[in-house]
Formats: sequence, C-alpha cells, structure tokens
Amino acid sequence: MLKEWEAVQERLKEGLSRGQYDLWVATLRFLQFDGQVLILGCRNSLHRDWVRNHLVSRILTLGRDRFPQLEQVRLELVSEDPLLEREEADDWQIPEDAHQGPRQLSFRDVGQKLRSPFNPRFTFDQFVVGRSNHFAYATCLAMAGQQSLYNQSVYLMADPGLGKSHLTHAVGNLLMTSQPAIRVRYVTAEQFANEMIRALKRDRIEDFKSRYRDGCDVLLLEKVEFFSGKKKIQDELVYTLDELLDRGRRIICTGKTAPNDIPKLNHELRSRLGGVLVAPIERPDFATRKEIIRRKAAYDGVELPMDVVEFLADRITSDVRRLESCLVGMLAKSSILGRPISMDLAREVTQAMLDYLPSLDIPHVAEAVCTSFGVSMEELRSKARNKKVSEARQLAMYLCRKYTSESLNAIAQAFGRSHSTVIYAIKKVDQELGRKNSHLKKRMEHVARRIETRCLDG
Ligand SMILES: Nc1ncnc2c1ncn2[C@@H]1O[C@H](COP(=O)(O)OP(=O)(O)OP(=O)(O)O)[C@@H](O)[C@H]1O
Repeated sequence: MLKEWEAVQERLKEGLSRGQYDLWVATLRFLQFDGQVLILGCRNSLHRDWVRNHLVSRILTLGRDRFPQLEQVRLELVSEDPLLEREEADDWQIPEDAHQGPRQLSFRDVGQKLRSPFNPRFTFDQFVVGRSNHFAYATCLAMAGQQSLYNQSVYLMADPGLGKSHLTHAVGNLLMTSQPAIRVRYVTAEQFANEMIRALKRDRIEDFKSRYRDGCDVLLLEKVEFFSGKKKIQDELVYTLDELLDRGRRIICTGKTAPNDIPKLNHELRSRLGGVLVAPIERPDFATRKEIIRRKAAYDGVELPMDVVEFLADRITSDVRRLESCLVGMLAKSSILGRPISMDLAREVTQAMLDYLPSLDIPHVAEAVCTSFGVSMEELRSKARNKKVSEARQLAMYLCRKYTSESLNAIAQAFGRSHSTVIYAIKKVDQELGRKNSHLKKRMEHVARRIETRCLDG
C-alpha cells in the first residue's frame, strides 16, 4: 500500500512548486488504507490545515487510480516520533447530502476541475502586475477574453522563473471556467515533439494533425526553444500554425529568447514566430517583488511581518521562482522547528539563496563535508554510527538542504537514509548551531566557505 501512496504523491507534484511539495506532500505520512478510507498523518495542525484546504480534493481524485474504492481521506495529527499516539482525526468524504458541511468534497464536484492540465495556483488573480510584466499580463488577459483582438497570437519571452507558465496557465484556467466549450490544447514543445514521434511510429500521423488543426481553438505551446535543430517537427509545426491562424484560432507560445535568437530554426518557423506579437517579461521591481511575497504567503494562509517581506524582496532579485522557494523554505523551517517567522529566520533561509550562488548538487556538497571531516562518501552512506561519521553525515544532509534545490527524498536517497532521518538531521544540526560556542558551527562555517569558494571558482 505504501507503494500506491508513493505513486499518488508523485502525481501530486503536478500543480505544486518543489518547495510546496517538500513541505506539505513529502512530509505526509501514509498510515493506513482500510479499503475505503485513506488515513494520512500530518505533523501539526498547520500542516493538516494546509493539506485540508489545498490538497484533499486532489488526493481523493488522483488516489482513486491507485485505491479504486477510495471514498474518504482522513488526516490525523501524528508526532514525528512514530511511537507516539495519533492525536486527532479529520475526515473528508463523499457527501450523502449537500448540507454536511464545508469539509465534504465529492468526486463529481472536483473531478471535472481536476482533469484540467492547468495549475490551479496559476490564475490571473494570483499574478502580481507591475511595470515589468504589465504588457504580457494585459495581452494574455485579452487572449483569454471574448473581446475582438488586435492579434491572435502572442509570444511570451522571459528568463526562467518570471511568469511565462503562470500567465499561460492563467489563460487556460480562465477559458475553462468562462468558456468551457472552447477547446484549449496545452503542450510543451517537448510534449508536442513526443506526441508527433509516437504518432509517426504508430502510423497515426493524420490523427495527430487533426488533433491540433481541427480539434483546437486555442493552442498554448511552451518552451519553443526545444524545437531547435528538430527539422521534421518544425515543418509540422509550421503547417499547424498556418492552419490555426487561417481559421482565426488563438495561439500563445513561450520561450526564453526572441524567436530570432533561437538557433537552428528553419526559415519558415522563424518567420512565423517572428511575426507573432512578442510580449517580454522583465525582472520584477522591488514593489512587485514585495507584493508577490505577500500574496504567495497569504495564499498559504500566512501573514508575514513587513520587515520580513521587505528583506526577502530586497535580497532575492533575480527570479520569482527563487523568491518563492525562499518563502516556502522559511515557512517549512518555521513549521518543522516550531519557530516564529522573524528576521532571523529570513536571514538564515536567504543565506543559502544569495543571488550570486549558482545552484549546487549533492555530490558537490557531500565532497566538501567529506574533505573537511576526513571521511569518505562510502562512510557517510554506511551504517557507521561513530561520532565523527554521524556528525559529518548530519551536517552533509543539512548543507544539502541549504545549498541545493534537491528534495528531502532525494537527499535521503543520496545518503541511503529515510526521509524522516533527514528531517531529524536538519533539526538536530539547527539546534546545535543555535548553541553558544558550538563546535559544529565553526566546522560548518569552514565547510560552507569551501563550498562557496569552489562554487564561485566554477
Ligand atoms: N508576477 C508574478 N506574480 C505572482 N507569481 C509569479 C509572478 N511571476 C512569477 N511568479 C511565480 O514564479 C514561479 C515561476 O513562474 P513560471 O513557472 O511561470 O516561470 P517561467 O517563466 O515559466 O519559467 P521557466 O522558463 O523556468 O519555465 C511560479 O510559481 C509563478 O507563480
């Protein structure tokens, strides 16, 4: 049954940021499935409230693939110590009648919505508009509306993490509710290419063509730079775009660079994309970053102190995804360690995210720890429990969390440990670092310098 639950967890990744997944989903504990009721453990009431408000309906729907008779999800508060008793339960089930209270959700109610390919968090309401993105926002809103358009197609262009997918999904979300009869097709360039290759292999290319040309009123096509160098797929896309535009259909494409700067695009595709209205999104300014943090936190039901909002907005300037990871990291730390959200916490979390640091991977961090402690990676992965190895292992896990964007599960796997061991290690190191004259603190500063220097040296 655990395997089934893990498969459901995997599917829950869609629609959540990595930080949210690590914080709320990876930490959910599978307790039991009794044939109809899936019982999951939450760490604390904050965790349970979030899951209740944001996830239960999806668990009910997605869970049915793996637990066919699933009727009800029950959330119980469990201590991080599995030996302690379960404390309190909270149930969601299919309603017998409509007046059973707000916690009851039915498959029928949520099923329709959840078949949508669009991230429910990515709506126009949740998108903060500022100078950097106003034009892109207004263009997308017009594309999702029914008013006559100056243009039928738009190309959203921005560096990673600045909101291209958010706006594209917002168009999809709005169309699905305001004009449900409209056929919206959302694909990344990679999915488009894979679909086409599969169709060719199965000799079903005509079906593929008609799916896009006849069965689509709005095409949302992400990350077009993927087409670079793929000649046959580019040819097919040109025909598809021409057909759609001739029939007055709407098209939104996204990419990191201007169509003209994408290498190895054939002349026809370059010219089609070049003719599309380009709506750039720039890095958000300070005021926009502040509002983004405030709104994201409010979405998770948290009101942040203003000094923390300003601190984060000041510190993380490059991309909104990073800003969001910082916020989620801070909420995670606050929730796991039971610490209030404060400037201290914000400082700790952002230190790992300073804009000048490129992203690091687990082997890089582990190697720095091994060198400093004079132990090998095999020892870190082994069952050895002597003080030196245990300390090195815990610090390595802590620093992997701090310096890499890897999930708790990935870190656990790298060290051959369980997810809860990593949480325990992080908590333990954190406590130790808070002690006066902590010897681990000096050691950590030394390792951190080593990691950062190597990282800056490239
Ligand atoms: N103006 C904004 N208001 C609110 N959230 C934003 C804004 N811009 C970006 N975000 C958030 O930042 C995160 C990254 O955005 P998104 O996935 O849309 O980036 P992207 O440009 O598609 O990046 P990539 O090219 O890497 O796919 C998302 O969680 C999104 O909600």
